[in-house]
Amino acid sequence: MTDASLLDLVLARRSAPVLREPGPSRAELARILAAAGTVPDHGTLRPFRFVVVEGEGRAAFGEALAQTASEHRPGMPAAGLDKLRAKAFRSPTLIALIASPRSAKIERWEQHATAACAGYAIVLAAHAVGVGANWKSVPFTRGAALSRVLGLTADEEMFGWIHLGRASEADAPAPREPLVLAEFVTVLDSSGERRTFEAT
Ligand SMILES: Cc1cc2nc3c(=O)[nH]c(=O)nc-3n(C[C@H](O)[C@H](O)[C@H](O)COP(=O)(O)O)c2cc1C
Repeated sequence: MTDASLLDLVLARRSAPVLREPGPSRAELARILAAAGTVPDHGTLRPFRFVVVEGEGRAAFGEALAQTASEHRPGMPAAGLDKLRAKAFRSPTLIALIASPRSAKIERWEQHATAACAGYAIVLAAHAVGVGANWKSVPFTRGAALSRVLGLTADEEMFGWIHLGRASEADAPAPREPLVLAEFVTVLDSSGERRTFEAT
């Protein structure tokens, strides 16, 4: 692969709003997950792990989302809980991303950043092998039921999950607006002032 085609893939990636059967094959899944092993990682701690959820496993995951939501917001209406259960069925396969800090010597935020990079690596690798992906989350990262199904330790948190499945061209969102660099990038000059970034 050339640099140009890699960058083209990165620049063209969009999340798939609709993901249908079939889910990725075992070989595709293995290739996609392997991408997580290449992310920037201070100390090479690999401070993440994944739980693949598919088939009827999705019911257990959806139920854990609903129970954990109830734990965080007691009295949540039944319709809201059903909506959470249904989230698990929005694709044939999903990968729960677990941030799993491994060392007290490396800052926790760095290990969390690596886990987040692993999520992006998975999303990007899926795109590269022609599998649609979409990273979703809930406003909590831990709880009793979630810990039970994902085996979370006291130190671990779920950083959402990545839906995987077949995306169709017809549902594809328009390309994202390119980043206006002048709005996001400045350059520190020798006098300690920050100046606008000029591309040319
Ligand atoms: C950690 C994380 C959690 C996310 N959770 C949600 C979510 O719960 N719901 C949602 O609509 N988008 C969520 N997103 C954003 C989508 O994955 C996606 O990036 C967004 O819809 C923009 O689409 P694009 O990736 O094609 O630009 C999340 C992204 C990240 C990184």
